[in-house]
Amino acid sequence: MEAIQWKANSLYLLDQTKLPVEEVWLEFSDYRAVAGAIAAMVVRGAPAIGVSAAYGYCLAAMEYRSLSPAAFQSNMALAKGVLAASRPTAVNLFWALDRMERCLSAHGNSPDAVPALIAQARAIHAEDVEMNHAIGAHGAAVVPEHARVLTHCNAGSLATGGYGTVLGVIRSAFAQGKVDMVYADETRPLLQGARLTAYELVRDGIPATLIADNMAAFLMARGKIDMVILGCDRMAANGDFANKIGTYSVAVNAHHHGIPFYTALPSSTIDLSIPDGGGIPIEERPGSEITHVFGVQTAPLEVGTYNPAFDVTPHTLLTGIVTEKGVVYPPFQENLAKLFG
Ligand SMILES: CSC[C@H]1O[C@H](OP(=O)(O)O)[C@H](O)[C@@H]1O
Repeated sequence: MEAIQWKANSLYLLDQTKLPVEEVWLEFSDYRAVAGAIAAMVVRGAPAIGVSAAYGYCLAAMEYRSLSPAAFQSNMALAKGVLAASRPTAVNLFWALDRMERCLSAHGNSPDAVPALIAQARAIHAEDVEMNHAIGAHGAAVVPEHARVLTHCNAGSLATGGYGTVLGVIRSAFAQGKVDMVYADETRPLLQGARLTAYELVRDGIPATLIADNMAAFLMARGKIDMVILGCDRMAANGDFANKIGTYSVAVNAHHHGIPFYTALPSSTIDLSIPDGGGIPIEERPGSEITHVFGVQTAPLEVGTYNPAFDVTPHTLLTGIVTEKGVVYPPFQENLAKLFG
């Protein structure tokens, strides 16, 4: 399964707001529309956002290639800003755009750099898939036999360039016969778990049970969960990390019940420039996502709302960090610096 395709110099995105009911592919030839698609979560998930923005940067270069070198360069800087403003938390967005900008600079900031930029974006896409398979292999090693795994939100093929981080681990462990059940939190308010993770697991024939977010602790209390593994949108230098809202609650409950708690992420999600989780920008989204469920009103419009898209989990609640270079254990700051510094 894939959510992103580059074909005939256009970007195609699977519209994830329509899943699981409809599989609708949208074509993009304007980088502004790509930024809008990221903001509207047509495409979402930290690595997928980075890959999409890289292709959006190519669309900008194609739009501006007939300008003078000076005008081309200034408009490309503006385009990078438009793409970077789409969502604030996933560091992959900025990591990918910086790589694209360095590629352009390495080619003299010239309008002739379009083919090189497309090659760079394709490389970012392919590298992400390779990293996910490596994450899957390293992560499968920490999955116990007959594992009953809890996950939150979606960190699968739909959140990445393909194969997935968390679902990459689950796919690899399932292929080794080690997964008996995956419990997927529906993940309010936008239901990425119900709509996307359940969709991916069912398509792959991996046993899945969908639960409401408020049921996870009771499953843990009844001894039904052997490990938790979930995604990451930005990890600070000390291992504190931002992930979908609700992650912190899952972490606290897992800690209380002595259940191993992992996050899985590629190195493009690690931000060593931020010392701890306090420095991670947390996106706040419209209150209508709380007062409505996909257009159906479920609360009075006059009520106040609070809708952070992510929360921050302290590294002290982590058992390990599954990366493409291996599983990182405490002391996280020291070991992350050794592997990624
Ligand atoms: C592999 S990153 C997946 C990560 O991104 C999700 O957030 P969103 O759906 O808002 O982009 C969620 O935090 C997942 O864990």
